Amino acid sequence: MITVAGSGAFGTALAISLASTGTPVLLWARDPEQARLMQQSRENALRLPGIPLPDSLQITADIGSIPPETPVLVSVPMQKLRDMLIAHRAALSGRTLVACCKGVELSSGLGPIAILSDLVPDSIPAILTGPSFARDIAQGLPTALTLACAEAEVGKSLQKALTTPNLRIYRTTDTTGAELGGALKNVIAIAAGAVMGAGLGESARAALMTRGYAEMQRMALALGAQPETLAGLSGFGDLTLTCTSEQSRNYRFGQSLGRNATFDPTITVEGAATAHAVLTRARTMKIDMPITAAVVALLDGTLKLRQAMDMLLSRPLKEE
Ligand SMILES: NC(=O)C1=CN([C@@H]2O[C@H](COP(=O)(O)OP(=O)(O)OC[C@H]3O[C@@H](n4cnc5c(N)ncnc54)[C@H](O)[C@@H]3O)[C@@H](O)[C@H]2O)C=CC1
Ligand SMILES: O=C(CO)COP(=O)(O)O
Repeated sequence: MITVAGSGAFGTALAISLASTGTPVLLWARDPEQARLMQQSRENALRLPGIPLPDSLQITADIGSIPPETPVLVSVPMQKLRDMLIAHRAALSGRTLVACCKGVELSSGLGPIAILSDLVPDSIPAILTGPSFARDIAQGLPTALTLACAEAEVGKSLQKALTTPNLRIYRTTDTTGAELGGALKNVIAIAAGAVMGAGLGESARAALMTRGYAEMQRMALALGAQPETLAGLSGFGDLTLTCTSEQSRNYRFGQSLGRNATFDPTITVEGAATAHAVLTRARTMKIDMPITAAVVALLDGTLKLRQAMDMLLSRPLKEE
């Protein structure tokens, strides 16, 4: 039995994919009414309308019903992870917990692995990340993800348990690289969306993605990540997907900034809070992150897009 805790788009998609092979999967939703509706209609009409839930997928709003010692995929937005773990620590303790979120916590500057370790110290923390849209996974389209766990044997068994015919899992022990790749690419995706929204062109976006990748590497390597992880699915792979697709909420949010348009505040946009958290960390560590700084200035309204671009373009000339 595998449990997914959190019934948003990504949690539901993972649960559907895993259950599509006949594996028993339990999906926990915090809202009993949503759980009841999903169980009754056999669909998550809120987040993944039109995609049926396989028979071996059961829904519950009772987190206490998760069988002991089985792994749990924790799929809530980054800025909600702490509250969720505090509220349900007892039910989640003593097992492998796989974070399925991308970001850095604003209040602490920590990523999901550190938060899992702090709040549920008797768990084995892991992270599942990489280029994948929830709807693609739920529809059974081919997808590849990175599973990172510092305990190599646990990582191997998770890799086996989470692989399905359409979901290919690569593994690493570099949790720092995996979580930072997923977090930082969302900030660059906001910038890429803003450039495209403002009509600055695909050449500008390619430049931004490349320099954004350099910036991601500077921060991640300084924090101990391995360069191969950044060059893999969770870094370069996810950067490419998120900066080039309107399926991405971070990208669409960036487009709306570039167009000076409004954006639905209820939509999860991980890169916004993460940009602030990363910039604070970068300043403390004296790491140059001009694109992240430009995104923060855009978000705070201290610069308009054209001014942010001028700021990036007028930096001192240097070697690549
Ligand atoms: N949607 C996608 O295509 C993908 C999302 N992700 C990541 O997955 C994470 C979750 O994103 P989505 O599922 O898309 O978000 P979502 O906005 O679709 O759903 C968030 C879910 O979290 C639940 N939630 C919020 N606070 C909670 C709390 N305190 N306790 C319990 N549940 C709580 C909400 O009820 C909702 O069901 C994000 O970090 C995102 O970056 C990763 C890959 C793909
Ligand atoms: O992480 C994702 C793709 O890998 C999903 O991106 P968004 O959160 O921007 O929709």
